[in-house]
Amino acid sequence: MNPLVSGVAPGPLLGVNIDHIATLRNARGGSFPDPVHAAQVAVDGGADIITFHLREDRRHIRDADVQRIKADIRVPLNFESAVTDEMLGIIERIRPQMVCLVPERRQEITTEGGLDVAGQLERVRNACARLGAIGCRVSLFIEASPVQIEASARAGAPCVELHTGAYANACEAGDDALAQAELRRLHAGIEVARGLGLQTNAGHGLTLASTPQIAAMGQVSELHIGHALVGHALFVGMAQSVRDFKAVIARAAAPALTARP
Ligand SMILES: CC(=O)[C@@H](O)[C@H](O)COP(=O)(O)O
Ligand SMILES: NCC(=O)COP(=O)(O)O
Repeated sequence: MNPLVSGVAPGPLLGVNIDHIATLRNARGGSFPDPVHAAQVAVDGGADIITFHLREDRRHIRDADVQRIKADIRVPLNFESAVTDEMLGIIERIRPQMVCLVPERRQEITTEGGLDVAGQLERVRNACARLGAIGCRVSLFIEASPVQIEASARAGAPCVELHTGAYANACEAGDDALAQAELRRLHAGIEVARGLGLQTNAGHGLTLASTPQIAAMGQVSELHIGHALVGHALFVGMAQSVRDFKAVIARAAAPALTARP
């Protein structure tokens, strides 16, 4: 049974981001591979949540995908979007269980930094109120910065998703010292969030190799992983890729779980 239903999770839940199935589908302008079918296979493989980022430029996930995901997928949906009236209007029509508000810049290759909540507090607060009013659990995709975490609490968000991109990139580059420094920064952010009563999730750039140290932190509730999981799926299949990520998460989280009072 899905731990979101049973309430019993062996460590962080896994949100599978299906954006890059749509990247491959859009490469030829056709309908294959179908991101919604991939989402179902991911759920069959054990995905706890399906995450997708409807970008303003629709470079991967498209509006029709969102409609079909909502109709066909039976696990909680985590709708990632920019803080714009267009996107909030779409979310109000789709009514996903979860929304993650992220920064967007057309020129970016991928999400670069975290959302600047402190610099636009009223705008984010209004978005949180609008989404909370329709029952969405709102998370804010931010850097592990005390200023941004405290602003997220002031904005009324119950949850933050800490951007793990700098840590993941350091792992990719084999820079252990930087990776450890980023882990310390993330851990400090988790402590600040916990002190403010915020749920902490994490994501961006995580791979099979870099996921364990995030999963082992003990206070991370959800990991949202896409690019590397989809890449791994090209070689082992989507269901097995999900099982592989779930296995490394459970293995890494076990000591923290047994250490809990
Ligand atoms: C917010 C986040 O980290 C993911 O949604 C990431 O943006 C994946 O999508 P892109 O590869 O389009 O950035
Ligand atoms: N919010 C992170 C996410 O959804 C997946 O990011 P990535 O693993 O595709 O970099």
